[in-house]
Amino acid sequence: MPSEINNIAVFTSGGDAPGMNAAIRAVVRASIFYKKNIFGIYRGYEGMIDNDIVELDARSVGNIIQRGGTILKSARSEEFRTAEGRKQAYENIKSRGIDALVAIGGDGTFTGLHAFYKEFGLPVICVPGTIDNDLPGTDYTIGYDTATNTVVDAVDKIRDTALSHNRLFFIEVMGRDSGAIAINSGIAGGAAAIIIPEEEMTIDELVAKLDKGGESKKSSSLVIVAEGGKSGSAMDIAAEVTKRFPYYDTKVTILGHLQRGGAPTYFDRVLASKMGVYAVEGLLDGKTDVMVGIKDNLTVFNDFETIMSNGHEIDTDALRISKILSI
Ligand SMILES: Nc1ncnc2c1ncn2[C@@H]1O[C@H](COP(=O)(O)OP(=O)(O)OP(=O)(O)O)[C@@H](O)[C@H]1O
Ligand SMILES: O=P(O)(O)OC[C@H]1O[C@](O)(CO)[C@@H](O)[C@@H]1O
Ligand SMILES: [Mg+2]
Repeated sequence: MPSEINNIAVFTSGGDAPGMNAAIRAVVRASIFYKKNIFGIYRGYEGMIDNDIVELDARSVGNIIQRGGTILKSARSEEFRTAEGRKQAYENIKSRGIDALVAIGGDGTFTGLHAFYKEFGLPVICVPGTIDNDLPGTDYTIGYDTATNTVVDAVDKIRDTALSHNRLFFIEVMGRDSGAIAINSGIAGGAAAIIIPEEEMTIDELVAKLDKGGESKKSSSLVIVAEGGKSGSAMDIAAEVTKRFPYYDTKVTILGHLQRGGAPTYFDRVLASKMGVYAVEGLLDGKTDVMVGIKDNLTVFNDFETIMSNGHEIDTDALRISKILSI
């Protein structure tokens, strides 16, 4: 029988994602609903190591459900990767009487929390908050829907100018190791080709595809390139295409961090609200070292080892559809 949990702490870590605030709100309010004390740790593992921790109440999270970013701030912490850093973090957590942690972040955050759990045995639970949608065990991660909608909006605008000038645009989107944003914004934005980290496309293959479009009177084309692809960045690919196929008038747009900002969509707000409540309920139900997920509309708790050993999957059917439709 796990010992009773009375003091829960929540933090956000890794790249911020729209909807993290809605998740914080849900964790805080669910904790209070179940009559637990709730703390916020600032700047993820950095704040855990620096003892940057405050007690929260229901009003601390008022008026944030609609806001992008994270009120708790986020960080990537090199120190937490070391055993000494994690020990310091544990000392601070213990001195505050905190007896359970809710992490909102991505795969790296969960890897760190798993190490922390194995070392100190404190109950921990993970809420998937990352625009990358690269976590098995859930159909969607918090922030992915908003980020993809932001990309589609940008792609639509670029299409207007591409069409006016008969140009070939390379649009680079985020997703260090994940093609999820690229694939679905590519379908929604009507891209001529999509280049993702998980599948190689040579310059020759790309140009053969674009030439085919040209033969059938396509006057402009948009290519979505996920950062971290095997053929290089959008800049590298555009430079290579221009060098070898000068008849293309190429331009590059790197969407960058604008994809991480902005108000979360209704979808991300609801997803975050559900996951935040499920995380607290899971903890109070004795679950630990697991990630909450929603798969086929069902709440699931997957243990961390299973999540990480599966690696992330790409939506091969979406990729197939994009190829059929981009002729
Ligand atoms: N192997 C590890 N051991 C200990 N801590 C880790 C480990 N991997 C990651 N972390 C911690 O988790 C933090 C966040 O990880 P990372 O930067 O990979 O982002 P993430 O959680 O995957 O989110 P996103 O991919 O959306 O940016 C790291 O800065 C580090 O402090
Ligand atoms: O904001 P940073 O630290 O440069 O990280 C950028 C990375 O974070 C993410 O936005 C989320 O993991 C990736 O898609 C991107 O590669
Ligand atoms: Mg990650």
